[in-house]
Amino acid sequence: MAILEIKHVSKLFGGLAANSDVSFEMTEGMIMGLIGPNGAGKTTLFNCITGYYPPTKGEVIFEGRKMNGLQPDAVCKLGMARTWQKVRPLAKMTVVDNVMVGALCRTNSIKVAREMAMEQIRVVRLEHRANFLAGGLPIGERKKLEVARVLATNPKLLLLDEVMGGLNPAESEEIIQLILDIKQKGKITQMVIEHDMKAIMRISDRIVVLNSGEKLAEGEPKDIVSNPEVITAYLGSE
Ligand SMILES: Nc1ncnc2c1ncn2[C@@H]1O[C@H](COP(=O)(O)OP(=O)(O)OP(=O)(O)O)[C@@H](O)[C@H]1O
Repeated sequence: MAILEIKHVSKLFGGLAANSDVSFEMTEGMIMGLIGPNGAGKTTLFNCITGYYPPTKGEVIFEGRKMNGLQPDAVCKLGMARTWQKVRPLAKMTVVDNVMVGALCRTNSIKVAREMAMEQIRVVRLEHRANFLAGGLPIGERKKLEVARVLATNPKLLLLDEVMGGLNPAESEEIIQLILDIKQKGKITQMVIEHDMKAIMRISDRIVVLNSGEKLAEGEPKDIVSNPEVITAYLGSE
């Protein structure tokens, strides 16, 4: 069974179609890459999937259940969690307290939330920063904190919005390994927006390409890189 079905999703902002009749499915455990030029509609689609915007048309179906109209907190409780392109941790709180905010979606116990948070802080390898103020972290560690925070919500589907943006090659490699480790554990399905083509080719089982709000192509990475329409719309414009 598909864990996520996107059925003819459109999102209009006035006269602008940020998403236009987008459809695809994701199976459990896979990594779906979502690519496209700037302004193609990738983040808007994340927003429609996770309840930040209601789609103007179409349906988002998660584990067989229609999600349209549910608020982000309800969507999160059902098992979807997303990161934000612009990372904004709670700057005056420590790293562990930031991650606990995610864990508190699953438990009312501060003690349990702290344990859950520390577990995810270890997964992203930020133990040495656990008691630092989040506002003082460099960008690479902020991105890891963002991932720990969403992992602490215990998601079934993780949506990562440019988690490698602004990172140096070594930091990007750490995030790639983290995404692949999450996949290997087999419990979490992932959708990843990323501009780094080499990274997206390495991690994705399948890729959806958006262009001007529409789905331009979908397929395995090797087919996407050799698709002439994709090369013209996206790779050619690099
Ligand atoms: N809240 C909004 N109100 C009006 N227009 C919006 C809104 N959010 C996004 N848009 C527009 O919708 C289009 C798609 O934007 P979106 O951020 O989804 O693209 P993207 O593919 O994520 O781009 P990028 O790679 O630059 O992050 C753009 O033209 C953008 O200006």
